[in-house]
Amino acid sequence: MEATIEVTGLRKRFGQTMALDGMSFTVTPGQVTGFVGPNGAGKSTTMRVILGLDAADEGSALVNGRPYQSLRNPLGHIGALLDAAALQPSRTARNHLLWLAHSQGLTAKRVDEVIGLVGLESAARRKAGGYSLGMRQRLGIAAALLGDPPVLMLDEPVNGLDPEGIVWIRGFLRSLAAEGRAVLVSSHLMSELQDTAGHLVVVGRGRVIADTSVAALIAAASRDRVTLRTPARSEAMTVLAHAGATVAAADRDALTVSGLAAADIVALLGQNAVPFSEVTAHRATLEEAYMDLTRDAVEFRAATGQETAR
Ligand SMILES: Nc1ncnc2c1ncn2[C@@H]1O[C@H](COP(=O)(O)OP(=O)(O)OP(=O)(O)O)[C@@H](O)[C@H]1O
Repeated sequence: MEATIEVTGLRKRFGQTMALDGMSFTVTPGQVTGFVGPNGAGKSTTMRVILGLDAADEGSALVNGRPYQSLRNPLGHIGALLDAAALQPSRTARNHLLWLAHSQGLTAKRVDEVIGLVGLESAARRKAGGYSLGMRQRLGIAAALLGDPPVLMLDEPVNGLDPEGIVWIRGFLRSLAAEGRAVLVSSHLMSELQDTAGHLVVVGRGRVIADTSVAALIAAASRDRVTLRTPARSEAMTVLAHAGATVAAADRDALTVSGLAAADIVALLGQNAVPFSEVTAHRATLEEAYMDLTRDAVEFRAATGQETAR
């Protein structure tokens, strides 16, 4: 069976809060899957349930077809980075990794390999307590890679990194996926996953809102809107509406047209001698597509600071 994470119908309540409300998705090998949603959407809780750190009220979470607790050699199945701050500050990075490795029957040679993979050679014998956030993230990723697992899961690994760290982590995650691993990466910002994830599981209020490729999400959000710039707005409106398009004024010399492809608009305007200076098919950004999807799912509204009704 191919290495994956399979989450089915997870429900989890914390007091009044329904943290997970039927969460279901599968992470497939060979690509980075972005796990994206607003704060409080249930991403960390899902990851904790996958690792057996929280128990779900209902549903199942499987790693390579089995519950995490029943894996005999868990580090060899899945590597996870949930909280880069969770380390012993007085221990050197290398000793931290040695301690983890020995607990799982892994060698010091493997420790030095993963230190090299994440580029921490020169700092490995320094105390982890003095590490920057970026270095802690690298150390957390090194720990996740110790058992050379086919599945990796990282909770907000980009959070707080400087631009150089962000570029490094994006490239590194892509290279891990290119080796055939299943990589699940969470973020509350779509922009952090742009250029990294090929597939997206978009979540809000404890459930999946969209499970789609990046390309399909952008295509759906772009729909068929075309911007037309013309000095003859009313003639253009008449011609295009007559051809069945929906036309709305955008600004003084611009119209937004839907229902006709850009090429058809150009042809119609030409046939009817309507002058124009620009016809642009609209391509939504990933951020716009994400905002569209999650508009109703944000836990707190910036404008009012009130929690939205659940
Ligand atoms: N231990 C807990 N006790 C009480 N409520 C919790 C607990 N853990 C999570 N929650 C609540 O469950 C909901 C989901 O939280 P979770 O941390 O999984 O979301 P998230 O998508 O990871 O958000 P963020 O991006 O802020 O980390 C939130 O409303 C959160 O306040």
